[in-house]
Amino acid sequence: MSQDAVKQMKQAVAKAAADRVQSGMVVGLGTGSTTAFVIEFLGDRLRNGELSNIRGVPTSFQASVLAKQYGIPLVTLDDVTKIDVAIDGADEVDPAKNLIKGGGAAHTREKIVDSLADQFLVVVDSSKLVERLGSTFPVPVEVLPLALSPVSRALTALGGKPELRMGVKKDGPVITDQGNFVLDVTFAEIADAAALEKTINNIPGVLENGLFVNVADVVLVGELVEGQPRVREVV
Ligand SMILES: O=C[C@H](O)[C@H](O)[C@H](O)COP(=O)(O)O
Repeated sequence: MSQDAVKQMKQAVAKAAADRVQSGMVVGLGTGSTTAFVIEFLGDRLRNGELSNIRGVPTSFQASVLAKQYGIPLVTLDDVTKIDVAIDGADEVDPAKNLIKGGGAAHTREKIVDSLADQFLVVVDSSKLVERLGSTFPVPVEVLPLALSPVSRALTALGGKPELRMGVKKDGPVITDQGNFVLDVTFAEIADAAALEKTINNIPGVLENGLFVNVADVVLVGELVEGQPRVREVV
């Protein structure tokens, strides 16, 4: 599929999600290329007066920068007791709306914000839909640097193949917004994603992993039908 086709799907689903936000809402702002469009469309709606008084809770440095660029006032988790809706992307979505996230190394903060929201709305293009989690994307695991070796061994003992994520345009490993490393862990098969999510998080030195089981409420999918962008909801 061409880059332009994927962009059209991402923009269509991002617009549909941004259109669901109402004035006065506290909105969790996800990370990635799809949510970048969501933030842009929210900014458009604020600017043209369709929307007012929203506040954003960013899930990453990227989300903060974009929100400031598009005029969305930001708050922290210390400032609000309620997030009305969180809008975030995903790297894989299974038929039960379970996810793998963290392709942008933001899954730790994303899981905090997305889990707190009254509604967690996922925005993906159709290439992200899979029958089984782990079939196209490894499980990202954020790890404290000092625990890299023992955590790698523990993940290998679980049947995974951990690989330290390396930077692009940077020598050395990717460093998360929290100052940690990311291991991308490939599993031959993930039979029980809920159990694996908990087991990985139980390894000392692991901050969070990218399996999001039973967190998503709504999944919107952007797709191209006969060349035209369309959005549907996973039911
Ligand atoms: O860490 C990054 C996030 O989990 C993203 O939401 C995920 O990687 C999807 O990003 P994109 O919309 O760019 O495919």
